[in-house]
Parts: sequence; structure tokens; C-alpha cells
Amino acid sequence: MLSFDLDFARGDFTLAARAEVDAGVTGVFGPSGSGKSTLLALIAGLLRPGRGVIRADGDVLVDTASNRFVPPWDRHFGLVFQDGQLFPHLTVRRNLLYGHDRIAPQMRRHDLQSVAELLEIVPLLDRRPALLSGGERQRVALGRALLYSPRLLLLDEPLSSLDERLKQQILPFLRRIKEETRVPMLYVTHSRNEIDYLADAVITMDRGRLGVAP
Ligand SMILES: Nc1ncnc2c1ncn2[C@@H]1O[C@H](COP(=O)(O)OP(=O)(O)OP(=O)(O)O)[C@@H](O)[C@H]1O
Repeated sequence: MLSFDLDFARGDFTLAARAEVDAGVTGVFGPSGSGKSTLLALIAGLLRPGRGVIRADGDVLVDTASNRFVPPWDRHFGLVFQDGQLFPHLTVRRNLLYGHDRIAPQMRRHDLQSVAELLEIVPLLDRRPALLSGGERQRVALGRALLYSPRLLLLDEPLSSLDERLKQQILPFLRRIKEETRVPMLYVTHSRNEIDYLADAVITMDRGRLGVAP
């Protein structure tokens, strides 16, 4: 569903990555500084590769040979970072609907009520992010990304700002998203536990190079 073959350089750091990602959850695992976030940013379209190709469901999103570069907002990927980055001035409901309201109605695959129920955030809909716990915020960030009906979810250490107790609380929600929505996910983490619990396949990164874990 996603394939990429990319070269990227920034200062001393070089990344050369080529892989095909199937449905399900693909964990991206590797030491700090190995290039995991850089790879996600390249796939999301937040960075441009020096050379390379990215395809999703047969669509060419990037092809440096023909100068093709589809911008992030036209890739239909959902992004969730370490700290959910909710809009502070909007209620949970407006945050959730942010992407949903910006896509064509025929592309919408999820509705507010079912996503809010899935993530157990129905009682929070009228609150602003400042009044949420860290775990609630991350659940809203996941809901917002899902309601955008992405063809792929890019998750960059979505649990790493949470304490152990909250991590254990949210992991089952991620598994629910995987099982009930079947949205493919690329999931960057430092945690073997999270990989073992969620991932169907694993890509390992080391100093900008990929390997496939046994
Ligand atoms: N904005 C930036 N400007 C310059 N160099 C950067 C920038 N962000 C990251 N780097 C460098 O690029 C390399 C890859 O970093 P990246 O953040 O992709 O690694 P990572 O595997 O995601 O690390 P971590 O697990 O610590 O988040 C590192 O050498 C890092 O120092």
C-alpha cells in the first residue's frame, strides 16, 4: 500500500531507505538519532528527499526524477506526534472535526460519534484541551487523525510523553483502532513492548539505514 525508495541528506546525517509497507501496523524501531522521525517526515511530505520515489495505493506522491511532489495536505495521511498538538482555542469536538470538515463528504469513512465512542472521549467533547489529561489529549489527537479518514496513519512516538500507567491505558485503544478501522499505521517507537503488542511487521533503523527485524 505504501512503498518508498529515498535518499536524504542533512548535514552529516544521511538516510537511504527503501521498503514496502503493507496493511496493518508496521513498527519503526531503532536508536535515538537513527532517522525514524526523519523517515516519517519524508513520507508525510514535511521534508523533501534529495532523490527518490514514494507511492501509496498506486499513486505517485513523490518522484524526484519528474519533479513530482504532492504536498502533505493532499497525501491523505493522518499524523500523530508525541504531544498531540491539539488546537488550544478549539473544543475537543472542533478539534476532532478539524480534518473531517476539510475533506469531501464522499471521502469520509468515520463519523464523530463512533470515533468518540471507540476512544471513550464522548464526555469530553465540549472541553478545551487545557482541561484534559495527557492521555485524554493523545486519544483526541488519535481521533482527530482518524476522522480525517487517512489512508495511512503516521504515528511518531505517540505515547512517549505519557507515564507508564497512561501508556498501558492507551495501548488498547491503539489496538482497537487497528482492529476496528483497519487503517494501516507506521508506528515509530523506542518501546519493544509497544511493538510486541501492536505491530504486524517491523522496520529497524540504524544510522539512516533500514533493516527488517527477524
Ligand atoms: N531539525 C533538524 N535539523 C538538523 N538536524 C536534525 C534535525 N532533526 C533531526 N536532526 C538530525 O537528524 C538525524 C536523525 O534524527 P531523527 O530525529 O530522525 O532520529 P530519530 O531516530 O527519530 O531519533 P529519536 O528516537 O531520538 O527521536 C540525527 O542525527 C539528528 O541529530
